Amino acid sequence: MVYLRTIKLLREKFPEAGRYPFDLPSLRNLEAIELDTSVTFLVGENGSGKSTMLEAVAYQCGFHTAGGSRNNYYDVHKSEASLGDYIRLSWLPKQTNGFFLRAESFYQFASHIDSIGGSGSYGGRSLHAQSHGEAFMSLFTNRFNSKGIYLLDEPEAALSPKRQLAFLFLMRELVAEGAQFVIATHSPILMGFPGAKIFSFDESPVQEVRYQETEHYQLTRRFLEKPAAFLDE
Ligand SMILES: Nc1ncnc2c1ncn2[C@@H]1O[C@H](COP(=O)(O)OP(=O)(O)OP(=O)(O)O)[C@@H](O)[C@H]1O
Repeated sequence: MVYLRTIKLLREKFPEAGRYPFDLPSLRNLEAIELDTSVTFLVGENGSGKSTMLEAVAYQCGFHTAGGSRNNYYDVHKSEASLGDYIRLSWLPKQTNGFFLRAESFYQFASHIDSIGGSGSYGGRSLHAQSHGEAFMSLFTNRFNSKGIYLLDEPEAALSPKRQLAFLFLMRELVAEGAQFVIATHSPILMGFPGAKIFSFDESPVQEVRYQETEHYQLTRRFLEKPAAFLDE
């Protein structure tokens, strides 16, 4: 299901001076990103602006910008969502249920859940008592439900290849039940989700790219076919 349909940049509000985030090449001349599939991936080199965009969307969704949902008010320094006031989201229908996962501040999120005695909603065990990957999977299986918008920043960070595949199965179930995902990723496994749309932040402005055309796919494939030859090249 698609709830969030357009991320429009309010270019007329951009300040004149070329500074972060307005000077990111991926945002130059970008008018909007159109989302018309249940799963959308944001891909591109480190520093290309994926997190900046996802954080701005989370901010406009009203989610805690350090990770969480609308109901998570915890005392971790919120990220400033530098692009947050410079985008507009178009919804049809509007969806307020959902979650923003930030791999980098997941530890603080887990502490917050412990402090409010909320681990019952996460498989009954403190997220801290689970490995990083197990805690991620607990979050996905227990906390994500069908109707919602899920913004995930590098969810593969803690997941083995097998768990990444398990996550794809879970995502397929959730999508069938009406979930929407927008995911920033470097994982050639995750971005292979059938039917997903992929936007490359390596282009200026951001552009849609086919899975097989992504650098992630091509490099991984060439490497896996002949690791030694690849390194000798
Ligand atoms: N608060 C900030 N002030 C100034 N520059 C910033 C700030 N936050 C990020 N940047 C810079 O903006 C660029 C884009 O950062 P961003 O985190 O959006 O990239 P990314 O595509 O998500 O990268 P990665 O794949 O490494 O997570 C980077 O070069 C980063 O150093």
